[in-house]
Amino acid sequence: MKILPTAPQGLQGTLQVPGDKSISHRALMIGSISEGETQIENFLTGEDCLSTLQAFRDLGVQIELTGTQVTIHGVGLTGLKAANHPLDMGNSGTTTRLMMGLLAGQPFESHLTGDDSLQKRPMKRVAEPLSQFGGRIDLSRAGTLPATVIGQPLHATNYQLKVASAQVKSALILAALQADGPSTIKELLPTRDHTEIMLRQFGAEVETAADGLTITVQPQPKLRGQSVVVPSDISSAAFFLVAGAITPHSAIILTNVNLNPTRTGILQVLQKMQADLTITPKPSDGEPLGDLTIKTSDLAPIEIGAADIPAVIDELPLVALLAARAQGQSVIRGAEELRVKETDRIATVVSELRKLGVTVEELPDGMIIQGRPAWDIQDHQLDSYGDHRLGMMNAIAALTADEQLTLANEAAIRVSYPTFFADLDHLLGGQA
Ligand SMILES: O=C(O)C1=C[C@@H](OP(=O)(O)O)[C@@H](O)[C@H](O)C1
Ligand SMILES: C=C(OP(=O)(O)O)C(=O)O
Repeated sequence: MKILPTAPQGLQGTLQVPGDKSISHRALMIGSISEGETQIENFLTGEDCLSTLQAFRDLGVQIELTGTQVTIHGVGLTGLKAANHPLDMGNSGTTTRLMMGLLAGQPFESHLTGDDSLQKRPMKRVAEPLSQFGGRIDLSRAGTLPATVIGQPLHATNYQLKVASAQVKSALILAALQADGPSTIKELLPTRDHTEIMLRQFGAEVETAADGLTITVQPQPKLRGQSVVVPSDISSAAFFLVAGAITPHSAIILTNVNLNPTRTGILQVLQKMQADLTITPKPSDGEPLGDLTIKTSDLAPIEIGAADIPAVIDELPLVALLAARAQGQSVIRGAEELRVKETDRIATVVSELRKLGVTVEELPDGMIIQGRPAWDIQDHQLDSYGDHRLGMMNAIAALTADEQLTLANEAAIRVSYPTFFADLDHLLGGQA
């Protein structure tokens, strides 16, 4: 259990948060199936990315990790070797689903397992479309891990996604790379496109049509190892953007943050809520990036719906926290995907906000939140429930408490942000 710090004098300073989780996973995967060496700088050493790293070592890829620098000795699209034990996906949905797509076309069998939370998450959403490519994935009766991926020759397919999910899309792209002709994958709504961007950098032909939804993948590319600099993770920066906005006397600069438009929903939310936010784009020849300045803000309420969700999916707990400190009623709808994350993030966010005295109504696909100027603590023990993003949301909420709050199951934060409390301390500048 962790005693959470408060910030009576606000948060100040400049911070570069760690590398992006989604991009770190993809750099490991695409580097491993490329020929020659790939160098990754500013790699995220969160537990999720370490699960991906270990899985590729288990599949016979030599990978060195020193600090946040990774060297991969790529084995090419046909060089992976069967592991002699089940691959442990840990807590990581991204690792599991993307690897299912990649392993579906490999000439061997793989067994995938994960922690208790991951074993509850839906995997049919990947297994079903992969079967259209000729893939074979056996899941538990509930459609979850443990899974057996029985590698098969894959066929070119045109597939319309049934869920707005970058993980499912990316799994199908990785399968399509191994198919016997060009495939087309059509999304419901645009989702993060890091897989497409990185595959192009490594030499694959992956085209996104003008509609922003239709992706054509040419098979059997010769991927060439590259040098990748991972930008800072906007999903991690978001905790301090929200902290800066809701904590009195704050002014924070977050540098080199990834500003890929499929990820910047939290910036639009902050702008719509009239937060004091300045976005300064920086030149970049890869993923867009920039610096973000946030200051203590008077927040207006917000309403967001289904079309807004993909670009802010992992920040929705923070949107709820912003709403809890805005002047008036906010509504989040169309966010039923939250129910199948590390926890049911609608239920867990509602539970934690109620401990702070917030009036919040739970909806099947979101919540209605009544903003308030200060917390009215009902329960001093907050809980991550084993969900990294819930743990960090609670730590940010506690900054403005005038009583001491604690956090149970704080270790979950290491999944995506191992240095979170050290970075928070830096911005607290020695306050208790
Ligand atoms: O592709 C990715 O890296 C991710 C996609 C999202 O999941 P879904 O594809 O399930 O929406 C997101 O919630 C997750 O944290 C990372
Ligand atoms: C949902 C998340 O990750 P994953 O699906 O990879 O477990 C997340 O990081 O919030």
